[in-house]
Amino acid sequence: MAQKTDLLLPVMTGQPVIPVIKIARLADAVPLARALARGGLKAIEITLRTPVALDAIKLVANEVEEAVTGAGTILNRKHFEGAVEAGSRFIVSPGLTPQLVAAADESNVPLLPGAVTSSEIMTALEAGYSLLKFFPAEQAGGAAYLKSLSSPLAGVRFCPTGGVTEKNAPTYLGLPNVLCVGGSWVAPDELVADGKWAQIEDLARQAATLSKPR
Ligand SMILES: O=C(O)C(=O)C[C@H](O)[C@H](O)COP(=O)(O)O
Repeated sequence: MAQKTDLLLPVMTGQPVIPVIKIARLADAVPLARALARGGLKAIEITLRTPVALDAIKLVANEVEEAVTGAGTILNRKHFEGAVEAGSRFIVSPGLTPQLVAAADESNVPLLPGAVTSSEIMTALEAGYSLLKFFPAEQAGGAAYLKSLSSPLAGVRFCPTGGVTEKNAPTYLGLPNVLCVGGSWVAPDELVADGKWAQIEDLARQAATLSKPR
């Protein structure tokens, strides 16, 4: 079995930034997803880092037609299956384990797993995974590190996430081995807590205009 790249590639190439969001209050999920989609960021990653995350995925998947709802912070089979059951259309993990590979093999929902070192990336390639999250991007070595992987590990394409901001995103997007970036800057906790949906829509719109030089 291999990565379902035909389902994952459109998510990674459809927009330059995938918002990584954390829902503390269930009632925020739908207006937040709508604001991001209005700004042009339809694919979103809802992290499983809060008690309401699975309910938030379910709500957004059911109620926000224009959104492509993904799940993040998927660490094991139980998370994977719960996120799929809730309606996730893609699954993101900070790493890759045999248990996750097995869960993904049994599912029609694509997995974007994380890798940092050459050995982790080669292990992912052996499992059939060439679209990877690079996490935590800034802390692990940033764009310079990622660029240096592009020759020996040609053929792998990344979504750097972790410490990526509106400022450094263009540098990542300029690399030959980067398709998109992930980041929480488009949905800051304070703006979500205050229900500032128009401001979030503006942040999304700015992020959506960042482009990969082609
Ligand atoms: O929970 C996960 O699986 C994650 O993906 C962690 C995220 O990468 C960061 O929360 C986003 O990083 P920042 O943009 O630096 O806030």
